[in-house]
Amino acid sequence: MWRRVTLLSPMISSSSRSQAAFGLTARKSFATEIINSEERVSPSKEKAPFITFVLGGPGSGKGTQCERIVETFGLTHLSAGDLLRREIALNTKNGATILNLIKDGKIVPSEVTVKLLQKELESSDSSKFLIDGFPRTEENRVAFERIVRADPDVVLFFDCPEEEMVKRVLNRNQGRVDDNITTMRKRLKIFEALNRPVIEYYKNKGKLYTINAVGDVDDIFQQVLPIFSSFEQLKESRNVNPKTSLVEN
Ligand SMILES: Nc1ncnc2c1ncn2[C@@H]1O[C@H](COP(=O)(O)OP(=O)(O)OP(=O)(O)O)[C@@H](O)[C@H]1O
Ligand SMILES: Nc1ccn([C@@H]2O[C@H](COP(=O)(O)O)[C@@H](O)[C@H]2O)c(=O)n1
Repeated sequence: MWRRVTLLSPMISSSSRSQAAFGLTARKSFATEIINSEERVSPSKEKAPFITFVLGGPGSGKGTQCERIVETFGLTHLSAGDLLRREIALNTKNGATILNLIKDGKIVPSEVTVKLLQKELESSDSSKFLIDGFPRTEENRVAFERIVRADPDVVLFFDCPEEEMVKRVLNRNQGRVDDNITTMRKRLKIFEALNRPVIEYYKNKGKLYTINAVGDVDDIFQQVLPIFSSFEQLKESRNVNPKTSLVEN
């Protein structure tokens, strides 16, 4: 998995901040980066990872669209909610606290969620990630920047009216402890109060892509397709039918 590589360039790359977070040697200054010095670098982590954050209210269809994005562009899907539910299922030391917070529609302390994401990012061979349901708050966002030391390339926001989100969540039928009207109302309030500022932050950074999340799943995905198609890093893994030149799925 790991191999030794020779660094040929003395330049500090723009991706060095992210690389440091991904287990690579931190580069302290220009002077310390010497031509022909050797570092341990994972072949899949020579470049900064391509990161997409997927935002939207509860039931807006984030997970559903993430499945389509994964099928088409081969990104690795990390759902913050799923990672937290896995802690509950595994009965880890944080499991009981996480369960109580999720039942109440509250946000789990950022340090816990970010560390779970960091573990997945570091142990993955992938260099392209879809981080679903994160960051939920400004505190989440800042903690990710501090701990993982990476920024998203793309932020998707699935924009859906509340009544549609309520209808979808109440029909979801997956046995989730938070898919009930009482918790749903709390989740919607928290979304408006805490997630909106994050959406606004990425809008101001020019990274936000807002998707109208009402309608047919396929039609919604048609809005997503051109966003990812424009990124060079994703082109080689795109599932394109060679006969028709159309994206499959
Ligand atoms: N465009 C759509 N039209 C109707 N139903 C949809 C649509 N997209 C997803 N759904 C359904 O709505 C429910 C919620 O979708 P999904 O789980 O993808 O949302 P989510 O944003 O990931 O939710 P959460 O944040 O609560 O995990 C699911 O039952 C899903 O099948
Ligand atoms: N960044 C996050 C993400 C989720 N949570 C908690 O999990 C619940 C379910 O999340 P989904 O993304 O699967 O809807 C959510 O309501 C929060 O309680 C979190 O704390 N932080």
